[in-house]
Amino acid sequence: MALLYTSDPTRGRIWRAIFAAEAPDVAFFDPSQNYDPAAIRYLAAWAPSADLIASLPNLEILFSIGAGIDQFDMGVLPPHIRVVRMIEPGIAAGMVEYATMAVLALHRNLIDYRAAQKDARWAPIKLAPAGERRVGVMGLGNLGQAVLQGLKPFGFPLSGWSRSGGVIEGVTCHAGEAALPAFLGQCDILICLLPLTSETRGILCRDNLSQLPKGAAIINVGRGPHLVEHDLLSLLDEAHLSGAVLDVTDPEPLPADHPFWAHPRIMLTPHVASMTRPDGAARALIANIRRFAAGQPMDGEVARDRGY
Ligand SMILES: O=C(O)C(=O)CO
Repeated sequence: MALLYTSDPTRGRIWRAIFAAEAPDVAFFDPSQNYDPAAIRYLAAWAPSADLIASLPNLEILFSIGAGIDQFDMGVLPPHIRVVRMIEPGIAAGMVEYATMAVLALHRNLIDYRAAQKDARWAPIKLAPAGERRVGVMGLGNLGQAVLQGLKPFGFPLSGWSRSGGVIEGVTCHAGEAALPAFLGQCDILICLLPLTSETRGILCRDNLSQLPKGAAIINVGRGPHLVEHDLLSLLDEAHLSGAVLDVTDPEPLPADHPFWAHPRIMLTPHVASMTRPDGAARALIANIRRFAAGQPMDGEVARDRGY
């Protein structure tokens, strides 16, 4: 039983040490070593090439080293290979930190104060209580739920939306396309944490964003292609939206001449909201290998036809 790990070598050393200590029965290889391709049953990778996949005749599971799996080319992955996204506590902790920071920055008018500081302008804005700032999360998976839990102590009225909905204590949950307008109509701050699929690509478009209340702001921590850039720019320029915090763009890195860089109402970060932590990831992967061996469902297994 062998695993091939093809990501960052420095982090790979931590993975290797954890596998040696906690799963010595799983041989751990990286591409710098000689390995028998026929022995590899598990591949842990970010975006494996078609050639690599084709070289592993007995591959059973492709584990993403990140939360997303949209970077995989499903077309080159034989249908019997199972796909698992990474669910580990470090990714969720990072996302909670970032989303909380972004919500608070928008709630406390940081975009305006940044501009005022540039002009040496002392311009206080009346404080809105958190109880009057409605925050909604699109995507109620592991990360969406963690972000909602993290926001609870501030007292924002919270809501969530996803294809299939959910029940989260203290959160008004909406399910499916028909419920989207009602959900959007009551989000002063909208956070996108959806997986990127053919159904969610472009979901942050004029039709949907214009249903947010006037003056609302958005946070995109999903994927760049969720957002229709031109629609965001025009809704900001028309003052229907008051701001955007974007951690993801399309493409990445964002070209230096892209209008997002200089837009006064956009705050940009370079896809750093959260990052897989190697110790948590190695342990999450070992736990999934054990579940798989015991015939149990794996945590984060993707329904390949659904794309998440
Ligand atoms: O984990 C992911 O999918 C990422 O976006 C990495 O930052």
